[in-house]
Amino acid sequence: MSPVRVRQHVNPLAIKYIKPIAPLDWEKIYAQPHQPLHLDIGCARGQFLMSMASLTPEWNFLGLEIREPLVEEAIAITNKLNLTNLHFLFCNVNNSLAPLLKSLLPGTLQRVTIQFPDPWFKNRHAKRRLVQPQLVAELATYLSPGSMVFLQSDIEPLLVEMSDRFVQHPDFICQSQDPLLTPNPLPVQTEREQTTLARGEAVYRAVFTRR
Ligand SMILES: C[S@@+](CC[C@H](N)C(=O)[O-])C[C@H]1O[C@@H](n2cnc3c(N)ncnc32)[C@H](O)[C@@H]1O
Repeated sequence: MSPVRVRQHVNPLAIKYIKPIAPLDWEKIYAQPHQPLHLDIGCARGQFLMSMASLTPEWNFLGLEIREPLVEEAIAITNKLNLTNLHFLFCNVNNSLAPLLKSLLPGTLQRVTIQFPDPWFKNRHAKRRLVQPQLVAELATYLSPGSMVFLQSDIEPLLVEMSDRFVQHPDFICQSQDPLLTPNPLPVQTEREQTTLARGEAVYRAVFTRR
């Protein structure tokens, strides 16, 4: 199957992305719905999650992505691979996260990754960025105590901005110091991480835990 071609970026503030997703029945989606859940926000083609789901069948994985053709493609591949601990949803995280998290089985959300999320590095596009204070507050409400949040970016000011929003929330403890020296705690690299590192460029990271 050749990869589906999609627009490079979409504007999350556009009217067509305003409608939040409807709640889902997790018992129908995952073979073991009570397993811990890892949420990957802005998952693109989902290859990171496909590898994670194969490596750790004792976790469930959910990828959220605003470019619908990528989600359709990722679901088709997941079905072919027979991965019953992995699912993808087309949504705009900035208006769908709260209803989605509310619908989860209580206590299951135990890890969140937000990796290279933003093409919006100009200041006039700051409102389009994914990690807004409201998103951090929604994650704080539904993450189980001790859960990990892992952030990565190839643009240092964007990593610092995302990280500061978690630092400013009283429910999160920062577990990392220098963004340039923080290793990736996970066993799989994302596509963007691989291409950035292959070009010899820096990756900036931060790790948080939920109190
Ligand atoms: C640069 S890609 C990185 C993909 C992947 N995480 C990686 O590291 O290879 C960022 C992804 O986040 C998605 N994204 C950006 N804003 C979003 C939003 N508000 N809701 C859902 N997905 C979003 C984009 O469509 C894009 O696929």
